[in-house]
Amino acid sequence: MIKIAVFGANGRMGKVLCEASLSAQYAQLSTALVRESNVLIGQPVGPVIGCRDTEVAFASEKSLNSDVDVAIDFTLPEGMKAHLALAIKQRVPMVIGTTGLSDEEMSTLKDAAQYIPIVFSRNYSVGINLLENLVQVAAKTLSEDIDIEIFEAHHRHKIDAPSGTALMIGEAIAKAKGWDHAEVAKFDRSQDGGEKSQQEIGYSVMRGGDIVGEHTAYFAAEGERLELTHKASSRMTFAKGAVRAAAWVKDKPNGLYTMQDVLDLH
Ligand SMILES: NC(=O)C1=CN([C@@H]2O[C@H](COP(=O)(O)OP(=O)(O)OC[C@H]3O[C@@H](n4cnc5c(N)ncnc54)[C@H](OP(=O)(O)O)[C@@H]3O)[C@@H](O)[C@H]2O)C=CC1
Ligand SMILES: O=C(O)C1=N[C@H](C(=O)O)C[C@H](O)C1
Repeated sequence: MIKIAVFGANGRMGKVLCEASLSAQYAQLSTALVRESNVLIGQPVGPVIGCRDTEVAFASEKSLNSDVDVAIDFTLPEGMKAHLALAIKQRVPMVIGTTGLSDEEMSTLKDAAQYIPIVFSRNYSVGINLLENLVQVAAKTLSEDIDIEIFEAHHRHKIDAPSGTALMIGEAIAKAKGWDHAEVAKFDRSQDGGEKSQQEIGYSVMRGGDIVGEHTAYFAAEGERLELTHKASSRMTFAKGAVRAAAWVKDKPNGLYTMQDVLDLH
């Protein structure tokens, strides 16, 4: 039985991660962590997450200790950095799904992996991780006369854009093409004149309502167009993937791993 701590347990993903930890046969929710100032501290988790009976109550994130096997973080970049420091202090492995990380925050995460094993993925669904491989096949196969664009749609509360997943797909395509993603990523065309370059990955973003997460990679040529789409309709998809990653990373050596490693998709 793997003992899981969930950081940001009152968030949209945090609640579903608690539920997924409680319902997995091989896992248990050991502690549901929130910020030190949160009024939920001491309250039972069950009514808040709408889940079956559990003894677990919300606790301060500062109370993380080495009794837990793995800590899961789907919060915001600032929170993730603080949670990494707490996990390193207690030598607790981590599964991280927080997106919108800056280069500096990404290097903090990489440094942390010298001290604890960490799985980091911008999407924990099986479908997206398969899509990451499929777009690379498409990018290599459809090499002539192709325009590549990525579209993503999410709920109105999402803060970062484009989504971490859209960037993950774009980076995979750039790698398959032998391009530097930073050079070919096109986030804004409003100031451009002239035709688009074919050595370019264009991003477009929609925000609205309760969309859980949709991503399409377009490979458009003269006369045909390939569209590879993934639609997530439940946050439980991501949460189940994260709990699976937690079980996988528990006894791994220190280092940075991805969901591709967990799923053995390389
Ligand atoms: N990799 C994946 O598969 C997926 C990743 N995500 C990512 O997960 C993250 C969370 O998304 P979502 O649950 O919708 O967001 P929410 O806004 O619902 O939740 C954010 C949580 O993070 C906590 N938090 C924010 N800042 C801090 C901080 N500085 N210190 C401690 N805790 C903090 C919040 O606590 P408080 O309420 O106190 O502010 C809250 O519990 C996003 O980055 C999103 O992109 C989402 C889905 C799937
Ligand atoms: O914020 C979200 O909701 C999601 N974020 C992740 C991302 O930025 O790609 C994953 C998923 O699409 C949902």
